[in-house]
Amino acid sequence: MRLVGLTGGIASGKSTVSSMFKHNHIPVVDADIIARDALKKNSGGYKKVVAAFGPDILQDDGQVDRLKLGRIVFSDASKRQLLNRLLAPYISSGIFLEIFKLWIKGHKVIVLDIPLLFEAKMDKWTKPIVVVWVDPETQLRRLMERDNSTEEDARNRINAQMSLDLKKSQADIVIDNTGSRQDLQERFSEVLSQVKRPLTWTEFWLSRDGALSALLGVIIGVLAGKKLFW
Ligand SMILES: CC(C)(COP(=O)(O)OP(=O)(O)OC[C@H]1O[C@@H](n2cnc3c(N)ncnc32)[C@H](O)[C@@H]1O)[C@@H](O)C(=O)NCCC(=O)NCCS
Ligand SMILES: Nc1ncnc2c1ncn2[C@@H]1O[C@H](COP(=O)(O)OP(=O)(O)OP(=O)(O)O)[C@@H](O)[C@H]1O
Repeated sequence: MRLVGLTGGIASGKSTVSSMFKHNHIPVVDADIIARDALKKNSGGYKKVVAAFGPDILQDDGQVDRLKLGRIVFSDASKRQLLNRLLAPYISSGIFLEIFKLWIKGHKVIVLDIPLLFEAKMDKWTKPIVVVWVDPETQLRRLMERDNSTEEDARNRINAQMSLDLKKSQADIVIDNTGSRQDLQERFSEVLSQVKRPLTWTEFWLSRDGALSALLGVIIGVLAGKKLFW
């Protein structure tokens, strides 16, 4: 099994690249969706976060007001670390469960779209690591446009993450998404062929089919050994 790490900065284009993988029938585990589930009303993560941040972060319907919580944590590093610490076990177990479900189905290449791949030290589980990079001005502009946010809010969110240039320096594959969508599509086609190259032996043994082949080999070996000795 090949676990491809897909990361980058906020609004650098990870979800756009994720959709391209999905269109090419490569499954994607989306950490943002898992993190959202971890904060749903009455879930384990919800209870811990409400206990730590207080009922002020709730909407009238009892759900977490994500905009409000976002304003708090993206302007205060210690509160952000607290939120990360409370949700991390739910997010990592959610990611593991999704990978397991895809492994059982026999998928050999799985993309993990994890914005905080490096920050959460999950990069050691993924190879290759694809970083979607954009220049800082484009990132700020796209973020403000997409979220309809103020420059201050957008800058706070960008500054809450490890620098995009540092992520770029630790990547196996860089997708520069500063250009047009057409440019991105062209670069993606090159990346897709790299990601889909044949599995290495290690990756094969880690896949469901590889594990089943190994198990079958052991069973045959044991049976053959018994026949030889009896
Ligand atoms: C603070 C929250 C409620 C804000 O919700 P909101 O709907 O406004 O944003 P959303 O969840 O869609 O995240 C948008 C982007 O923000 C960035 N981001 C999210 N959480 C963090 C964080 N803790 N630190 C740095 N960047 C973050 C990511 O690039 C993400 O793609 C939410 O982001 C959250 O619960 N964050 C903590 C969980 C987490 O770490 N998520 C990232 C998954 S690895
Ligand atoms: N090449 C491009 N040209 C123009 N707009 C783009 C391009 N790539 C992405 N966008 C737009 O930029 C915004 C950010 O992209 P996207 O949502 O994919 O980023 P992201 O990295 O997934 O963000 P987040 O970290 O918040 O999840 C979106 O509005 C998207 O439609």
